[in-house]
Amino acid sequence: MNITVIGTGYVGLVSGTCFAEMGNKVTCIDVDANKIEKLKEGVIPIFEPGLEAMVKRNYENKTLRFSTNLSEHLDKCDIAFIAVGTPMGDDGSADLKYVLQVAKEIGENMSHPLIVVDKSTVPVGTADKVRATIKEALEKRKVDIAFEVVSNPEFLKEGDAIKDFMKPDRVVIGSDDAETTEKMRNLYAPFFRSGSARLITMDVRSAEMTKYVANAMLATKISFMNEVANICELVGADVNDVRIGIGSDSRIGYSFIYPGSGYGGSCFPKDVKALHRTAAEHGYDANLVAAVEAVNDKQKLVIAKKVIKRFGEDLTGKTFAIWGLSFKPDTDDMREAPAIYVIKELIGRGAKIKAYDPKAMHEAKAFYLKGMDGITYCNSKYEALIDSEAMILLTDWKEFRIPDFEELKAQLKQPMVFDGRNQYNDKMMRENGFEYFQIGKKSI
Ligand SMILES: NC(=O)C1=CN([C@@H]2O[C@H](COP(=O)(O)OP(=O)(O)OC[C@H]3O[C@@H](n4cnc5c(N)ncnc54)[C@H](O)[C@@H]3O)[C@@H](O)[C@H]2O)C=CC1
Ligand SMILES: O=C(O)[C@H]1O[C@H](OP(=O)(O)OP(=O)(O)OC[C@H]2O[C@@H](n3ccc(=O)[nH]c3=O)[C@H](O)[C@@H]2O)[C@H](O)[C@@H](O)[C@@H]1O
Repeated sequence: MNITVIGTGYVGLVSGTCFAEMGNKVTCIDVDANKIEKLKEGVIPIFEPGLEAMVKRNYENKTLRFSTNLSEHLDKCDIAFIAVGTPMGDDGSADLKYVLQVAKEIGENMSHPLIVVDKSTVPVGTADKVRATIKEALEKRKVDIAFEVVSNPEFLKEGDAIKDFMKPDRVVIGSDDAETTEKMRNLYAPFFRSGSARLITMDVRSAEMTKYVANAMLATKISFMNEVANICELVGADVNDVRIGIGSDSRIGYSFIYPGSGYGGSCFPKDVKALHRTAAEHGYDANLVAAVEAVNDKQKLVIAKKVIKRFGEDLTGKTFAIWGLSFKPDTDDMREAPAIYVIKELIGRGAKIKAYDPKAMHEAKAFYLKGMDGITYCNSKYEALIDSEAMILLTDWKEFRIPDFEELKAQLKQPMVFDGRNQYNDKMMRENGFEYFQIGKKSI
């Protein structure tokens, strides 16, 4: 099939590349000319394991192309995917300006019948708006061209994006037209050959809702466990044992119940807010959804509070080593990363920070902690420890899992670790002579 993907970010680039990998002819479009030029030179704007090689292979095979010119490529395609951002608006709702701009451009440029697929995460009712926008543009041109609007939300995770796309747990297709559903089924059929995944079809509104509910459910599991962790600490229980104790019940399961420094990223925070906002627009106060967000906001600072409790309110003259800046491992994405909040809190109290992250330091310098005084970026995790009071772990990168404890002791002013992702355990830290603070268990 000939496919155009509009928006070449995490989702657009990964989806486009994976569709190309299955033999489709794909053009990825973006308004960011610099990004498109770099992609043509083989420079991938994001860090995503496995993506670079796949992009290169398909670009060389000419199954994958990059362009800023939508009109030129719309002419040749059967399916156009919208994969632009839907950032959080001022009132917490999803801002649809990029999606509707693309819809307008599609209406202004399409020349033959088209399936328009919304892959961006959008609130219920957006497909209707996309349909109306395309129709309006066609009417202005005084042409009548048939088109269908499909909702096909994306469930990939950053860091696992290729695996998630190539071997999905499920693909959700929301369409009100049987023939269109069939075409979408054919497009995804190669991803289902192992038989483990499911292609689920439903109406458009239910598909739009499914995406928000999936993210809100996962965020709820995390906030629930973080709340449990804070209670465990007060009552003298160990949340790590409690996690295993409840996860073994197959009705609960082990995934997404790891306590830590709260969830970040580009999606959970904005999607939880947007679901709350959608409910409010329909006169419903979604208390549980609001609580998920409130618990997460507090959780991001739990580890900073432990540092303050140990060292006092005024941290002037103290330096702390931060291991991990990205919102989770295997990505350079720092959107809503707990590290931003912890670092600002500590620096606000006079501390200095020595930070190390395997991939996200350029993001921190360029955007999220840009121009902030008091941070030194280090070339290695051990360099960050030099003259620091303690190490604070905020992202569970694999390279942090089994550190050289002798090196930690040699470089830190005292053997002390604040573990914001519960990567270590009391026994391990006691044996190595560390003062150890974690989430959801009294410190040793
Ligand atoms: N990042 C993720 O892991 C996931 C994101 N999503 C959803 O997918 C959507 C896209 O997210 P990301 O890929 O992370 O966004 P992103 O911000 O990485 O990429 C969006 C791209 O769209 C481009 N763009 C904006 N307006 C355009 C236009 N008129 N024409 C062409 N290109 C345009 C931007 O220049 C940018 O490159 C969002 O709704 C997000 O919630 C869904 C699942 C996973
Ligand atoms: O809509 C999206 O954009 C995506 O959002 C999440 O993916 P992502 O944000 O990439 O990352 P996750 O692996 O879900 O982690 C999100 C956050 O939760 C935290 N987390 C995760 C799991 C856990 O048990 N505990 C926990 O604190 C992580 O550290 C991270 O900060 C979903 O997992 C994807 O299915 C979805 O497509």
